[in-house]
Amino acid sequence: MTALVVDIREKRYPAVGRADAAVALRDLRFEAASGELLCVVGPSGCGKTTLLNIIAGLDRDFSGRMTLPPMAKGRPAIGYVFQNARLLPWRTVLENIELVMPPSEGRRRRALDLLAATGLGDVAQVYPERLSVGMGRRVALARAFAIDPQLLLLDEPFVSLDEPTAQRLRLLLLEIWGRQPTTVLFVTHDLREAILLADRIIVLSPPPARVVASIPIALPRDAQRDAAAIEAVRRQLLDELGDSFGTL
Ligand SMILES: Nc1ncnc2c1ncn2[C@@H]1O[C@H](COP(=O)(O)OP(=O)(O)OP(=O)(O)O)[C@@H](O)[C@H]1O
Repeated sequence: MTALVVDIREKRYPAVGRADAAVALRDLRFEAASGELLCVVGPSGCGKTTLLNIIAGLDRDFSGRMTLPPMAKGRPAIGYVFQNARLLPWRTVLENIELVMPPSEGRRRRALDLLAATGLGDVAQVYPERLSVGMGRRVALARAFAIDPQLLLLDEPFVSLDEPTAQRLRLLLLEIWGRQPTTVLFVTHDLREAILLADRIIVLSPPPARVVASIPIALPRDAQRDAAAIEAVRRQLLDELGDSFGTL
């Protein structure tokens, strides 16, 4: 079943001050199937965040069409994990999670279960200022799954973390998603990260961004997605995509 249809004819940023008007996206079209983990990769500045903001409805100033999952009762259409965890500093970790959940008898239990699943059971009563950056991002992941969205958008959620922490969080994402499947759009400029996570990768061109490739990842999602297998797929993809994507 199709969960998302993106059909953007054009997204243009107007001229501001000395900056000229710029077309960020043009003729950018793709679909995501229900339950699919789709990674969106592209060079820095190509328009990935612009795309997510349009899908999230934060930016409506574009021409084209967007079809989102219909609202299911008690289940929001979209969750969004930003690069910055964006936790409320005056609320504890547990309160930050509970805040996004509709009131119910089981709310606290479910929030605590999610914190336990993300290895944060011990800091439930702690305020965000006491968390490391990696812990903050784990809370943001737990919070995103707490609302059980039909479509989860993640904008480079593990960027600028040290590699072991980023890898732990990628595996954590896969683990929670395995337990609580939802359609995921994961934006990254790291092709290795995309190959580890994705059912399918879509590759964006330099601006104005459009989809230049849609590549299913056939590796089984278990120990076989190890560094050597990922590197082999990455080299093959870069050969197919050509020199302009050498930095991915
Ligand atoms: N508010 C804005 N006003 C004008 N231009 C903008 C604005 N936001 C983004 N842009 C431009 O649109 C293009 C796409 O930006 P965007 O942030 O979506 O790219 P990105 O792929 O997410 O970048 P990065 O990989 O660096 O995070 C860039 O050229 C950027 O300069």
